[in-house]
Amino acid sequence: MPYKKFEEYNIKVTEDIKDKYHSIIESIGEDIDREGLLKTPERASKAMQFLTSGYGMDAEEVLKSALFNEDYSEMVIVKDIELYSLCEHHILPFFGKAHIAYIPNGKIVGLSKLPRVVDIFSRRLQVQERLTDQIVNAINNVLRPQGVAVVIEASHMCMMMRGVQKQNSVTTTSAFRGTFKNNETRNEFLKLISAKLS
Ligand SMILES: Nc1nc2c(ncn2[C@@H]2O[C@H](COP(=O)(O)OP(=O)(O)OP(=O)(O)O)[C@@H](O)[C@H]2O)c(=O)[nH]1
Ligand SMILES: [Zn+2]
Repeated sequence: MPYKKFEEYNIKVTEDIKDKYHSIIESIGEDIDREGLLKTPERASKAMQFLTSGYGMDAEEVLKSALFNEDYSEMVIVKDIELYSLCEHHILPFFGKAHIAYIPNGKIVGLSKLPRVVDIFSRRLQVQERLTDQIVNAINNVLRPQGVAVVIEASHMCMMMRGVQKQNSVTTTSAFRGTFKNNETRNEFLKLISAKLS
């Protein structure tokens, strides 16, 4: 999803968020008329709309737009998909990697659509657990594969910059459907995502 130009944002929403950032900047004791801050409410409004642009998008429609009939029935893995989301408790970023695998059942999906699904659900106010489930469910609903798995590893700014201030903790969440509930398949997936190609 490319960046929108300012004119492409809904004018009323942009103005509304801009006014609120204006108030926030004043409330923290900054000088809103200082040169460096003059356009900040507008920039922040656009940034916030981009970071939450997933609400306006339908992940299942995106997956349906690139489905192909194919007999391949081995594991397909797209790993190390970078991910940036906002925690719904503090509206601070959490970021990391998503790893997705599925075993087709007559249909494969265009590979780029998997990272697109990650973006659609990431660009919302989220918790990592729900994000993981939403990705796995969308793929499961549309592809009806033999199995699908999603693992997300992420660092949460709300635990790094504030709060407990732990810089190195990584949260891992996972969701498995179908044949990935079987130990052997799940272990193969986990082994492949942790393997380094050299
Ligand atoms: N389960 C889950 N918790 C999250 C996620 N992102 C942030 N949190 C947590 O949400 C919790 C909110 O707890 P509160 O006690 O209401 O908030 P707080 O007082 O700011 O808590 P501290 O961060 O401990 O200072 C915190 O423990 C955060 O670490 C997430 O994706 N999943
Ligand atoms: Zn948080």
